[in-house]
Amino acid sequence: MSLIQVINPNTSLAMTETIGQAARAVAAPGTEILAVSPSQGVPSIEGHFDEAIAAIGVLEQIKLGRAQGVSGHVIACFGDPGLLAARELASGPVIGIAEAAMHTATLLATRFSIVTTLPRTLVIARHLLQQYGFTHHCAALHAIDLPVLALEDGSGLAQEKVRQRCIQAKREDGSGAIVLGCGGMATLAGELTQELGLPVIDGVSAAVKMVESLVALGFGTSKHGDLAWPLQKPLSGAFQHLN
Ligand SMILES: O=C(O)C[C@H]1NC(=O)NC1=O
Repeated sequence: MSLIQVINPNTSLAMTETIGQAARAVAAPGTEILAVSPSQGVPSIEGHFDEAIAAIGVLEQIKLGRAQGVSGHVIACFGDPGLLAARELASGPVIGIAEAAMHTATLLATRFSIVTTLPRTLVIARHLLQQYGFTHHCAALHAIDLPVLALEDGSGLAQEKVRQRCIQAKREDGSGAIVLGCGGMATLAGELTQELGLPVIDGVSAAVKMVESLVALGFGTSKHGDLAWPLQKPLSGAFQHLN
């Protein structure tokens, strides 16, 4: 049995449940999913400030996951907050849902579109496209212009806006695939793939399968070079628990 920790970096437990549901839906029979979120932090991640706060919570959870013997980790926020810092702290693989979804899209189509929440977070997705080398694979980025937690308000409005934007992206972008740009959209991908007749990719499920594959291949995060364990130094104050 292997244990994969799926971290919702925001503190909204309803979204952690949504993310855990998507992860469990694709987990292999021998995989147990541990869906977690930080004990403190930000209820939704909608900009650079939120990402900085969330990254500390990610590191806290990585450390806890290691102590629980998890075989790998998923960072289930489309900004992949704290990804490289988390890799320094982890021995198993650490996969962000944005990188997982983007990699998956490039294996299925020559160009993909992204549908996310607020317009102000589009720049974060653009930075990740550049960082991961996918700028030329992404045909367009769309925002439904609703806050992240609208996905958890039970009205269905955000889900319908995601659906409409995906239909528009298929019609206008010339993309062969669509990436859902929020952990809270994770459970929408299957139905949208069926309805639209093209791959609509959720990064949570993609990341879970990538972690499973890397673990099955016997790989963990490289500890040679810049992702080696953090240099030992006395962390103080609010960061003592990360020592
Ligand atoms: O950037 C976004 O819009 C989505 C991102 N924010 C969040 O709280 N979880 C996420 O996946």
